[in-house]
Amino acid sequence: MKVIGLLVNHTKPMAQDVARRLIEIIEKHGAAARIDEKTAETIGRDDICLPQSEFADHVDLLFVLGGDGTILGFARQFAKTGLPLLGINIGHLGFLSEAEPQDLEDSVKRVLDGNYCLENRLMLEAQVERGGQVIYQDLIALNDIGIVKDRFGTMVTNRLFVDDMYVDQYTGDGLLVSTPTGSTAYSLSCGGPIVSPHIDVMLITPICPHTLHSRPLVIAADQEVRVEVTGTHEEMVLLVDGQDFRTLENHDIIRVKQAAYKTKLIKWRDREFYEVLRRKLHNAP
Ligand SMILES: NC(=O)c1ccc[n+]([C@@H]2O[C@H](COP(=O)([O-])OP(=O)(O)OC[C@H]3O[C@@H](n4cnc5c(N)ncnc54)[C@H](O)[C@@H]3O)[C@@H](O)[C@H]2O)c1
Ligand SMILES: Nc1ncnc2c1ncn2[C@@H]1O[C@H](COP(=O)(O)OP(=O)(O)OP(=O)(O)O)[C@@H](O)[C@H]1O
Repeated sequence: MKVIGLLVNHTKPMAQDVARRLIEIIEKHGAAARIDEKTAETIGRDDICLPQSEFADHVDLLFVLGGDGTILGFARQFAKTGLPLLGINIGHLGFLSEAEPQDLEDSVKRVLDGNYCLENRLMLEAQVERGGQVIYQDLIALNDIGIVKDRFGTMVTNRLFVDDMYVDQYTGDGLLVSTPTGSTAYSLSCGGPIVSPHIDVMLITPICPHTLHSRPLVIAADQEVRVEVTGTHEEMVLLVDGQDFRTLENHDIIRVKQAAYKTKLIKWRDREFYEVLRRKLHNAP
């Protein structure tokens, strides 16, 4: 029997109702659901309650109830488990989600029939060195690692090396190292190219560079990015998917490479990325 773990963003007013309906449908089709303590208490289903830390050993796949931010958070939390993940959009844009709350019956049937494709999305792994010591490591991102100034109206200078070869120095709001998934997020706003999620590359995009010549770079996924950071105001941070952060100091060294694991996103049809682009980022049918 297939077991589906439900990952719920509790800040979404619709989340509990969608979870309740999903569980009914999953059980009607002869499969089982597992939910965290808070959801179990709210909807009165203690019998299927399981701590999220035990999902990896007891569920076959994950349904994520939220928007893009929720998917990013749970993708990082469950990165090492290799569990496939289906986004059910109860957020705003839902670029990374495949299902909508009005399609729950169809979505459950497809998943239980195995009628879907898996997209393996590259993730990044970053570490920070200070004075020759590694001070932060295992920082995993699905979208992007940002090395940015932390105060409106100041600048940061990033010296960029790829595989120990000096590339350039970027002064401005910062530098993003993005995955193909992240190419449609912050990097897009900074003039970066849209990268198909079906190729494994890393993207380096300057954020508001104060030069005439700085351009985004696409490098191979097996290369290592090294950034040396300085800021006259010394207020700089490393951002992980825009959600998690670490404070940086002058001369910190940030290394970014592809992570050892990937996020497996459930998609109904293979290679439908361009349709999602048109629909979600261009408002086109
Ligand atoms: N100026 C900008 O465009 C800007 C600034 C900061 C952060 N971001 C992005 O926001 C991401 C975090 O997302 P969040 O939802 O937690 O924050 P958030 O709620 O502030 O949302 C940012 C927006 O980006 C969208 N988004 C997130 N990931 C996406 C992706 N891979 N493709 C297309 N759209 C995407 C979200 O749906 C939302 O509309 C960061 O990884 C960063 O890339 C963008
Ligand atoms: N697992 C989680 N549990 C609780 N809150 C979360 C979780 N993941 C994200 N959040 C918070 O929920 C809020 C909104 O989440 P999310 O980004 O998924 O929705 P959205 O902004 O409505 O959708 P979208 O990003 O698709 O436009 C954010 O403040 C985010 O930090």
